[in-house]
Amino acid sequence: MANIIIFVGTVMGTAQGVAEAISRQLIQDGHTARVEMAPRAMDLTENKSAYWVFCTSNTGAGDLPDNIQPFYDQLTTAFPAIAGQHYRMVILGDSCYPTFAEAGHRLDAALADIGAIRDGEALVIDAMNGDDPQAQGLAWLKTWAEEL
Ligand SMILES: Cc1cc2nc3c(=O)[nH]c(=O)nc-3n(C[C@H](O)[C@H](O)[C@H](O)COP(=O)(O)O)c2cc1C
Repeated sequence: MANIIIFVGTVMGTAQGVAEAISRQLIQDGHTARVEMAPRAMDLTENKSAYWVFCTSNTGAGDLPDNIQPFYDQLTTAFPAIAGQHYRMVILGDSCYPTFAEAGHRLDAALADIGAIRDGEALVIDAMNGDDPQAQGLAWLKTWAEEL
């Protein structure tokens, strides 16, 4: 059984809802899981044995939410030693914005720049398509949960 930490970036709580739905399902499946609403680079270096999931929305014009921006700043200035660590990525956005999902992709790129390895494609949840974000997150989880 695995230990999963889901790092959240959110303004209005949608990404938090997706993260909590995924966390609940993982716990139901027998794993240990928790949602981190105030991510810090230290959470990564201190939890290298955990499996990491990032779940962030976009705000402004392709910006990260305020609660995860300091984490991004730490990644890109302090370069925590996380090379070779695996993670998965969920990005919530809205394709009516020209900056669709850009901040999430920027966070993904920052992790890759310091050597972390994304497993699979990022799940991009588009508010425009109207499907329930939590249901989309849970369907995505099903595609890889058995690998844990
Ligand atoms: C003020 C505002 C700005 C936004 N800017 C973007 C953006 O630049 N790119 C994007 O893909 N989505 C953008 N969105 C859409 C949100 O990312 C999307 O609705 C998401 O589901 C919100 O998740 P949250 O409740 O976790 O913050 C914006 C939404 C708001 C309200």
